[in-house]
Amino acid sequence: MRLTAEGLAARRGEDLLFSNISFGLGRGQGLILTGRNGSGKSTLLRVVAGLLRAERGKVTWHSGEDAVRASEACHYLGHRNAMKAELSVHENLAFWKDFCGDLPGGEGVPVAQAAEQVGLGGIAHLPFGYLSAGQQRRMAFAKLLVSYRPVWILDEPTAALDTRAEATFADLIRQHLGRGGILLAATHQPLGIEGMQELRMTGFAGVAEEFAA
Ligand SMILES: Nc1ncnc2c1ncn2[C@@H]1O[C@H](COP(=O)(O)OP(=O)(O)OP(=O)(O)O)[C@@H](O)[C@H]1O
Repeated sequence: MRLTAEGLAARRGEDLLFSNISFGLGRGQGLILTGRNGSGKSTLLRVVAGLLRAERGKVTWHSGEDAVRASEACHYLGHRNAMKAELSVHENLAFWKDFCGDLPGGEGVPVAQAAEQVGLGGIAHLPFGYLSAGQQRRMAFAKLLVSYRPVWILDEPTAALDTRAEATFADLIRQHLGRGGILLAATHQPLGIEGMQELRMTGFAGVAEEFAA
């Protein structure tokens, strides 16, 4: 899998948040977005994931010579966990496993195993809404494990986590990269993963477009 971003620019409201952002990521590579609140990290992740339209530039995904759609190539974990509060953890993960399926080249793990891997195997029968904020984040991470996608796009993945869970996430990300996966993540806290590239977002928020261009 190869992810390429060329000359990306994005606008929120009247403001051009960033322009001319280009990068390429191949097997086993990761890029960490850093920068102050409002600098455009989440916006860039959403543009790359195909959830927001770019003002300029393009994102392409290739598996070998074949072009692949973003929805087939990546998992996107945003600030929200994308789980139904009234369904059990197991039901939520089973839904995502069924809905996403696997992209050729890999296979998701069974739901029970994913719950174990994020350290919460014993409570998968509980409604998701009963879990603490950190437990909910762990379970949202398990969604990445139940279906295979070569690219993980993660927005503040370790928010609300204790240090043990941070270490668990770092291990799972390392395993993903070790299997040839790709990581694009925004974070304020270091993820503790070696060898990542960093893109520091400066952001033009609040500056009129003519000044930003
Ligand atoms: N729908 C919208 N309309 C107008 N402005 C928006 C909209 N959504 C976000 N913004 C603005 O875009 C800017 C960038 O937001 P974004 O969420 O990308 O920043 P961020 O770097 O991820 O911030 P944080 O570190 O706080 O998560 C902010 O100034 C925000 O107020």
